[in-house]
Amino acid sequence: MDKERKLIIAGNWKMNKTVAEALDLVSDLKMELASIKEVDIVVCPPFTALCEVSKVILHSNIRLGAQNMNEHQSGAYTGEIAAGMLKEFSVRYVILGHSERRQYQKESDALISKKALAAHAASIKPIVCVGELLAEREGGLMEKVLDTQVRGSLAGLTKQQMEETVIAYEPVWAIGTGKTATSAQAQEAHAFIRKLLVSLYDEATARRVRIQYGGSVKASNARELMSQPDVDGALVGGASLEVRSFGDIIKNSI
Ligand SMILES: O=C(CO)COP(=O)(O)O
Repeated sequence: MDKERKLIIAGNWKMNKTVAEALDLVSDLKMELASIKEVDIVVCPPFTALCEVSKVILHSNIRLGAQNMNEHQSGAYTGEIAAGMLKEFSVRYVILGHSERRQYQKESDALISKKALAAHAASIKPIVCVGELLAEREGGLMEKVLDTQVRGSLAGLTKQQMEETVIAYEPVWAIGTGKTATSAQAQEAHAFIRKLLVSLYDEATARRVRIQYGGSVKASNARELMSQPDVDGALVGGASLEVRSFGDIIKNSI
């Protein structure tokens, strides 16, 4: 598929996989996907598996991502993990502001932007998640919600930092529900986000930012979603937990 931006497909393993299970999966993925050059492939295991997974994917085409980090560099923040600690395992990406964290940990746009700035300061690329609830979509508020989340979560990023940030559009009603957004719905939301980036930055910057779609992405719908001009990859939950389904999503996207 001829795309303006290089596709980035990331697996968000969420709170799944012991270290042993993570090693099995990533070893299989490494073999299965060894020849893929057209897509940036990222796996985001839980913190506990980062160290071991990082050893297996060293010198491979798979990059490592974390699922969250704290906005501070160090200190009295019990239970938290700082960017510098992620760097020890060659973590290149970090998912920030996932809707599950917005919902259960009450993460705000202001907090997410602090985390994004801290990630960039450590040369880790943030994958910043945005997306509307079903009630918001049905109430005609999708654009308003995306506008607020994009402005708030990305506040303070320089142009260069913005270009190295990935945005994941994940409509909350499509996460883990089996209800994927249609490719037209995804394209509409992605185009809206890109237009907003033009107004916040400029045309050239907006054209360089990769916007992933997330929410029930499967091997069977990946190709159609990725064929949309403003869909530059996927953030995959459930289907990233097995080598066959994640591998097929990547292969079907090329
Ligand atoms: O939340 C998601 C990825 O971050 C999407 O999860 P599912 O692919 O399981 O719907």
